[in-house]
Amino acid sequence: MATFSNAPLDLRRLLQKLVIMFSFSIICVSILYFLLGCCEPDLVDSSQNSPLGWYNKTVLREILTAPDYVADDSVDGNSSGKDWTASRRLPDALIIGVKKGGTRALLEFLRLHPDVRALGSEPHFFDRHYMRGLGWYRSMMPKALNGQIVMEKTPRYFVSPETPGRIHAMSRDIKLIVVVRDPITRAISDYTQIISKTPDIPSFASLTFKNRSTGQIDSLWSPLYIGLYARHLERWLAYFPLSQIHFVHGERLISDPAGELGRVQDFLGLQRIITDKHFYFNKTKGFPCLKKPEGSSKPHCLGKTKGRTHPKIDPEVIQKLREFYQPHNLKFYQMAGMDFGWQ
Ligand SMILES: Nc1ncnc2c1ncn2[C@@H]1O[C@H](COP(=O)(O)OS(=O)(=O)O)[C@@H](OP(=O)(O)O)[C@H]1O
Repeated sequence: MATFSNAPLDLRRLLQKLVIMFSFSIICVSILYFLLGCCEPDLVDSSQNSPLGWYNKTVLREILTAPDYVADDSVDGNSSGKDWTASRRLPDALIIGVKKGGTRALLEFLRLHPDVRALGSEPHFFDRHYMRGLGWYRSMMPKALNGQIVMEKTPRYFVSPETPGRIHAMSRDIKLIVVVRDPITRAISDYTQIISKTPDIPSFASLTFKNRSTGQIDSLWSPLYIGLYARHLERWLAYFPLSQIHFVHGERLISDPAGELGRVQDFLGLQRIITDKHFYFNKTKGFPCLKKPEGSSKPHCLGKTKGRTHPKIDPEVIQKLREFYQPHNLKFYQMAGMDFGWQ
């Protein structure tokens, strides 16, 4: 009968149609997926809607999932419920130094402010990873709403010669913050960190002098070189007016954190929200701590690597360093327009 003899032919046609429809729908879905830019709207900014957009996303995804470069989303909590309008932007302000000045404390305190969005880790973009490009740098930033200030801190920027020009090329209006501390205690703090990692290095005294008997200081030894603030500041003033640089008094950040934070908030154009009521002095640690850090209801002090006990340094060495730093400090006070009172 005709019906039976045509059956395999009908089945084949039906199968062919199904295969064509299935292939067509796969192609349509792929085109849609490609055109809509996949599913990661916050990984790449809208300026990358180019044919290279997908490639950039793929490369970025690889970078972002590399263990040491995961974007810090831990701070997204303080804008919860609003994140759908937030985006990753280049920073409006930077804490550029100095190493061991109290930069972590400042950043953690500033994060209490609802209008501050700060990256928790140090991206080292302008000194180490500049070749990765601004797209990479932006992707590191926490998401922020319009009106919020995006920040990061990398203390090495202050002493890295190529950094001021590179930052200026990104933004000539950026606000720069430097936490400065007596260069001698800063150097001892730096040395304390070095011996915690490499306990076998020579003593502070022997590294301080090129020649102990003549008393000649080795100003190129990194812990001492970083403290030549005037020399470093000169490079920044070649690109930025002094009004764009705010100096935080490192010693006062410990004795009066609310006072220093008040001035930083003014400088950033923020409402003074971080006040005395956010801090308490922890006697055991010997430093101010937060009553309620961001995203937590428990009091919190900085970790063990902040506020270490320093080794005892021979007073004679300290005296030599005082004499060495004095002219540099005076020059720095003049340039900064502020006397920091280091003797
Ligand atoms: N509230 C609070 N708690 C703990 N520590 C505080 C605080 N405020 C300032 N400091 C001082 O910060 C010093 C470390 O500076 P940085 O955070 O800039 O160090 S780093 O460059 O990021 O390694 C650190 O240096 P050391 O005392 O030598 O450890 C502290 O003196």
